[in-house]
Amino acid sequence: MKHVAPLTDVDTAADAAPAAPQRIAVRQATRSFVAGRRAKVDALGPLDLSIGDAEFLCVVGPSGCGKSTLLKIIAGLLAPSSGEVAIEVSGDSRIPIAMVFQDYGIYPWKTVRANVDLGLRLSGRPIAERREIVNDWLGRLGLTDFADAYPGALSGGMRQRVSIARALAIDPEVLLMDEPFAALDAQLREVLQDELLAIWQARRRTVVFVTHSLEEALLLGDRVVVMSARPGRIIADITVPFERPRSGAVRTDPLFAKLRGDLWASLHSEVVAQFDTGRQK
Ligand SMILES: Nc1ncnc2c1ncn2[C@@H]1O[C@H](COP(=O)(O)OP(=O)(O)OP(=O)(O)O)[C@@H](O)[C@H]1O
Repeated sequence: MKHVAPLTDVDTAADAAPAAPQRIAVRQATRSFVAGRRAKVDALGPLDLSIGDAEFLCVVGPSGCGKSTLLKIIAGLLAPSSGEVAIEVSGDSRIPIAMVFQDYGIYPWKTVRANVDLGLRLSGRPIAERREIVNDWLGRLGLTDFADAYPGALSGGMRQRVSIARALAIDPEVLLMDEPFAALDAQLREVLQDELLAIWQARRRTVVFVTHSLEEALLLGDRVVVMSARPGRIIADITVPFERPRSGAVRTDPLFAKLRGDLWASLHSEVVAQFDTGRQK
């Protein structure tokens, strides 16, 4: 695995901080699928990855390299074909892990309010407390006026906000986010990136965030890992040197552009390789 070190002319908070205790350990994980009459597809690995407690890890990689597969394996929604995943959770909450899916994963027959309340209800909180938390998240994500609407009446971006609100409302110890902002327009995406930064800085949960946007990864992450073409492995791992609390202003820092260039240098050949593999099929 290539390690891309942060630039030496930057005094990084990450350099000074003691290593965080490990929260998630993925060891030699692989995953294969049999898709219809096609031969076996090796989607992932072998992949090793350690994620520290309260770390915000961003994962980038070419389309189809196994990012969602990795996230689902961490979430326990998919079993690895080989290898293992260990997650430390406190045992204090009934739902320690929440996931925001690419395709929203919300229930069309439930109102916005009921969707956001779902995890809270399952976690057994009293109704008055749930109502307060739901109202808070509806407000933060600009959904208050749509609380009683059904998802069918919402735009894609609004549905995704419902999905994000539902995951954040339960205040999980580990938050897994699969391209949560991909369907949003550029302006709303920036607003929600800034909101997520503020939320994370206030609560410091462990986050694994998959994105195609290198800018988004550098803005949000403590670390960015780059995955290879399928079967996805980690080929680069960079520590993001921007201090916390961080704001959207880092987007204009010259170092931001430099790091984006470094990430793209790692990723470019993998995107081409993944594209060529797809073309040969
Ligand atoms: N349930 C499944 N059955 C068969 N093949 C699958 C299944 N899930 C994923 N795959 C295959 O595994 C590979 C990795 O898929 P995955 O969705 O994890 O990639 P990804 O990196 O998240 O892609 P994208 O960035 O386009 O969302 C792909 O070739 C995909 O077709």
